[in-house]
Amino acid sequence: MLQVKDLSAGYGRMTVLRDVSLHVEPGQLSLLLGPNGAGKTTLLSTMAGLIKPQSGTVEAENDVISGWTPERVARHGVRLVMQGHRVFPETSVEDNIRLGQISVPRKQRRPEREIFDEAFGVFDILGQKRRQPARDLSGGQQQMLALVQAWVARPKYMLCDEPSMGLALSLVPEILAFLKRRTAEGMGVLLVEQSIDQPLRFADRVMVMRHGEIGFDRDIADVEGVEQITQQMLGQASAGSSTNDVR
Ligand SMILES: Nc1ncnc2c1ncn2[C@@H]1O[C@H](COP(=O)(O)OP(=O)(O)OP(=O)(O)O)[C@@H](O)[C@H]1O
Repeated sequence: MLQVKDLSAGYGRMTVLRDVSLHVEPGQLSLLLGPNGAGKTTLLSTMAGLIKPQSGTVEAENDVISGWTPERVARHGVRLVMQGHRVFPETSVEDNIRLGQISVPRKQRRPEREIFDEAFGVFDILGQKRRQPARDLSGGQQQMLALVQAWVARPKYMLCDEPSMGLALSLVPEILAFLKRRTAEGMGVLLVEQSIDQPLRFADRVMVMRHGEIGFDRDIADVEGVEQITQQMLGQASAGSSTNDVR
């Protein structure tokens, strides 16, 4: 299990996250929602080792990983997919996928053919453009590439920061379904999103962050509906607010 315990973190003297605790279970898609500036990206960055916590810990499979370098965190099986599909634009699609295994010790790397077959089997369009530089891909295709790049390293956990941002609405289910399939294989996914409707359909657990704090954390079975989450996002929470069916 990936666990965040009483985590406070920020930038310099500024504290953004205040005593955040949450967990991500293997085989589950945990959805973290929250308005702009709530601290979602700061949380993922801290979990991935890019920001040192002011206090509290992040643990993966009972190892305290907070304080580790981002490379060590990645080697330990926790991979961050940053906002804005951060692929290498001048590098070919194939080479971007190859680079996904860079954090994997040489002896444990899988054959290239296997990772290409896997990647192109999932996102056919990447196979069609395998020799083109990543900058030639559309935003949605670059997002697919960024996800595949992280996935080929076979992480235990993926932290995904708004993968649907800026994508055509029609592409969003494809991206979400990709993540959901990974959870069926046993991976734990922490998915940050700002929109509610589509991601909620894929979630096993839902958390809402506001002002650096998690104010709502429930199993999907205990979520009443979109309206309830919307109110949490807006800070207008009241018990028993909606009967919308999520599924
Ligand atoms: N590099 C930085 N230096 C200083 N302050 C920052 C930095 N990055 C973010 N912040 C501040 O930290 C707070 C939380 O930002 P963060 O990006 O974590 O929120 P978010 O929930 O991910 O929002 P968004 O969805 O807009 O990315 C905001 O007040 C933001 O201005």
